[in-house]
Amino acid sequence: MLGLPAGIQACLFDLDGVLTDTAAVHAAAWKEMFDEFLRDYSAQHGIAFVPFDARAEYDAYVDGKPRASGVRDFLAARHIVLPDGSPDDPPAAMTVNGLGNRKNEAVQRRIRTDGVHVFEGSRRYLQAVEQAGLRRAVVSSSANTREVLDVTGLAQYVEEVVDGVTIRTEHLLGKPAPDTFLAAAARFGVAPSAAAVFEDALAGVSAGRAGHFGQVVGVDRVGQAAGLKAQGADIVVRDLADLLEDK
Ligand SMILES: O=P(O)(O)OC[C@H]1O[C@@H](O)[C@H](O)[C@@H](O)[C@@H]1O
Repeated sequence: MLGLPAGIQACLFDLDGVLTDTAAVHAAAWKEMFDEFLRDYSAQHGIAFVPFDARAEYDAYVDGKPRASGVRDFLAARHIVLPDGSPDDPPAAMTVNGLGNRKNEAVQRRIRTDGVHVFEGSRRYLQAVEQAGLRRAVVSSSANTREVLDVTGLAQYVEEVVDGVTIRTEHLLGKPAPDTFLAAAARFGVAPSAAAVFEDALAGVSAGRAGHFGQVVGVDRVGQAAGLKAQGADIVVRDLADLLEDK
């Protein structure tokens, strides 16, 4: 009925791009921040300005990872090294954390002015999972997870949240490490083999595979089904409603 193997007791959902259409919001905010930074950096260093590719570079280096890892991994791909700085660096600081905070201002402005779109198939799937009596957690790298769950009304379906704030306070490794998903399963007292992971990001699917979860469902919103499969997704769907029998 839920399109999952027998024995699954808990569902661990990524947020951005799986439940809500916020992966696109994040990608746009990253582009706004990185393009501004790259324009300044290339002028200062006398090199050509090459804009951030909000599809290829976002998917490969940023999507699904904690904020600072996204900054660091993208800069490394462009052979740019900045000091880490500290989490409370101002948005104008030329540090990994400063750039991350600048991006966070952009993402929060977009969430608050444009609102957040919930994928209707995901809302229906969450309701079906609840009715079937399975446990439900959201596992996201985003420190904005609680705000998004609140403004969309999705919070009512979710029993546990492991997010960007949890990563900081509990010193967890972010995706592609499996630790955030493992922490969510542990909160339910459910073995990884009895939990399903739902992910749209390459780093997130890798995390699900590395944690040996019972089922890793890749959610392909942007035409990267082959990449999700290559990272180890057991199945790939275009929408969570595709898993429901009565679509
Ligand atoms: O900057 P935030 O809101 O803490 O989110 C961190 C990351 O969270 C992930 O869920 C998104 O896929 C990324 O795009 C985002 O960068």
